[in-house]
Amino acid sequence: MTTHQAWLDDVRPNLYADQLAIGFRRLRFVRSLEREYREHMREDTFELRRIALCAGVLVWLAFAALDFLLVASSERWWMLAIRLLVLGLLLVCGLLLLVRRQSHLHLLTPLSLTCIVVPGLGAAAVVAVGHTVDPGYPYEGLLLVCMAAYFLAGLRLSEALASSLVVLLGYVVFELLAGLAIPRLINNVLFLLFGNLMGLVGCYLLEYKSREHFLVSRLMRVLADHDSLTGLHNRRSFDRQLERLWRQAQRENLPLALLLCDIDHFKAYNDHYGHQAGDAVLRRAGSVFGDAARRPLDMAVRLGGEEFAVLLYDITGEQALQRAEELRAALAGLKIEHARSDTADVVTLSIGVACVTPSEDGEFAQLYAHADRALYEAKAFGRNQVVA
Ligand SMILES: Nc1nc2c(ncn2[C@@H]2O[C@H](COP(=O)(O)OP(=O)(O)OP(=O)(O)O)[C@@H](O)[C@H]2O)c(=O)[nH]1
Repeated sequence: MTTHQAWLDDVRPNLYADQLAIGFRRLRFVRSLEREYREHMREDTFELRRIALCAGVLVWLAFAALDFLLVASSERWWMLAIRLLVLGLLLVCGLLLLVRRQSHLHLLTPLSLTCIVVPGLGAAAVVAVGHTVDPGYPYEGLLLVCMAAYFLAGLRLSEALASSLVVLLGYVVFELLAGLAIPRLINNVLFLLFGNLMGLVGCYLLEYKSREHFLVSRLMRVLADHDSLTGLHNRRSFDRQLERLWRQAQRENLPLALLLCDIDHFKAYNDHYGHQAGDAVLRRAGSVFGDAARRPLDMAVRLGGEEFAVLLYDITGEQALQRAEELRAALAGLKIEHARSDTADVVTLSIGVACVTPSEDGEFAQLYAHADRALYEAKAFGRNQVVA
């Protein structure tokens, strides 16, 4: 880790920060992150691939027209036939790409590879046929295909390299079959190899930066949405999730529960044991809350200070009360001594519970207000209890 990355220690352990710290020179992340990155890139490069394909078809047509100017003999009909075959395949791939469907997303990489390899081999065959008539027929168009593989097709470096090598190999085979003079073939292959080398370096740097950007932006999102002391979601993240879940509950006609929790006599705890000991209590409480929100749509939040919340989706009022009671018992069960509490000799929790199935015209603020009133009552009735 370089010195300018030392800040990463402050946010570890974290999947993104860990990967940034250990590096990714071979352009590969740990398995779960790698999957996430590839999914992200599929989405991110979708538009680029479509535009590149349209541009590629136009360039292909332009070169087909050029063949008629460059080659006067009957071989040009062979060249046209190859170009039409490739064009047909490109159009089929284009149709699949233009109709953007979720089901097509997994086809994106195979389609992109096809859109490189097929025109690449097609161009190699056209060039070889052209060389049977005129050894000076331009072969540099093959380089364009390889550049498209490195920079336009949304491929990763390994995929771009593999497809370019297939094209290069196909070119050598076609030229040998067509009988191009060996010194000329060596010259052409060397030119294409050096061109590929440049593409390789550029593509490596691009993918490296893209991966770095992915990790940093995901890390920033995690930091912006989480509380640094407990690792739980923060209020901003909670507000967003509450609104989203409220709408989902409205659509699906399912109940949503909010448990508003407040540690009792926390000021007295801080005053007696010190702020750092208070922080340690908040961290331990945080892991208890985290354990209470295990299902994908549930969420545990530190709202601020010693206030926490647990949002539970698709749960009955009775179940929500039971979960709140378990939560209260779990915190008390930590048996954190609290000599200055008027309620118990350990740190305790008051919880206000609200559970509603949102009506069509209901507002999510109702859920919060209800839970807040219940929490107020839990405090007023003597703390260390659950009120619904
Ligand atoms: N250690 C620590 N204390 C914090 C943090 N954030 C807020 N606090 C303290 O939490 C205390 C909250 O005090 P109050 O709002 O009076 O609540 P309380 O003492 O728990 O009283 P009740 O809620 O009525 O039982 C304050 O002393 C804050 O300074 C934090 O991040 N770390």
